[in-house]
Amino acid sequence: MIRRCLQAVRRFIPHYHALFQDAVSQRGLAESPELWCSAHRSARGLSKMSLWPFSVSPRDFSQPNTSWNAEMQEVYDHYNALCEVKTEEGEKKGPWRKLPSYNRSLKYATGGVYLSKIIQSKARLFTRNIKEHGATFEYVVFMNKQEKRCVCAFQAGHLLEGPPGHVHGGAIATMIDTVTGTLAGYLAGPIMTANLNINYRSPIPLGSVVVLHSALDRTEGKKIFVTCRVTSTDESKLHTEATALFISVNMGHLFGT
Ligand SMILES: CCCCCCCCCCCC(=O)SCCNC(=O)CCNC(=O)[C@H](O)C(C)(C)COP(=O)(O)OP(=O)(O)OC[C@H]1O[C@@H](n2cnc3c(N)ncnc32)[C@H](O)[C@@H]1OP(=O)(O)O
Repeated sequence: MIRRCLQAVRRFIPHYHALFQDAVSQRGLAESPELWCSAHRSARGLSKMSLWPFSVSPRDFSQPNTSWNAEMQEVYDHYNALCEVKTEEGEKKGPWRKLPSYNRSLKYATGGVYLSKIIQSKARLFTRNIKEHGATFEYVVFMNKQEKRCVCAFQAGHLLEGPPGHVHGGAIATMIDTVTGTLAGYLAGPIMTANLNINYRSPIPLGSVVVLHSALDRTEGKKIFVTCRVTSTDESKLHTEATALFISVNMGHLFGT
């Protein structure tokens, strides 16, 4: 029955696969941080989505799943509790906000004239492109806009091996770029990484949980300077330190126009 419906949809709605992806991305964008709001407005063709008859919930990759170990869950529970604060009047918003995380940022960001339609439709966010829970980057970001900082609980999966039994330096750099970039984008709108400076202090065991603490250092015109420390969950061990420079860009830069 369901298959027949899908076949009918395929027949009557051309490019249904692309539309399906659009529906997923559209919902994701609507719930994404302010970072992408201006992009949302600028993106071409989003009005097409009102034609889509079904509601589709995108997967929020930053929700707890069965691959998370107790330590990962503990950090999540700690910051999640700070998102809702209980007062005498009842519950109110706390200083922290958990950011949802989807596997596509902007459906219509073509990245220039060179990308084929196939690449555009298949493109996925690097850190969220594996369906198997726990295999690569399991992470969740909590943002504190008031204090201009965020924390990220990161559980490094078995496919991220570099030195035997430890996390690849490139995977650590990816997480640092992601977390510092998320903070810069949240505070300043569309940005691109101009410089990442990383000091690896102690290796991160594969499968372990670490916390990335990122904070705004300063802004100078369109330059946004951000710091990042990667530590054990109790902060007793320093694994990595980094500084990052982001540049505010207009949407044309991201869209390759
Ligand atoms: C929902 C899903 C969410 C998902 C959320 C996930 C978030 C992930 C975020 C990941 C972000 C990325 O990885 S982005 C991908 C990696 N990055 C890139 O590919 C960027 C490639 N580079 C560029 O496109 C460009 O060079 C830019 C945009 C960075 C800068 O170009 P521009 O805009 O023309 O800037 P420009 O005028 O040259 O310079 C402006 C000022 O910055 C300084 N400046 C520029 N570059 C540098 C530099 N490398 N190091 C030092 N300083 C620099 C200049 O000296 C100048 O200073 P002064 O004279 O004003 O003092």
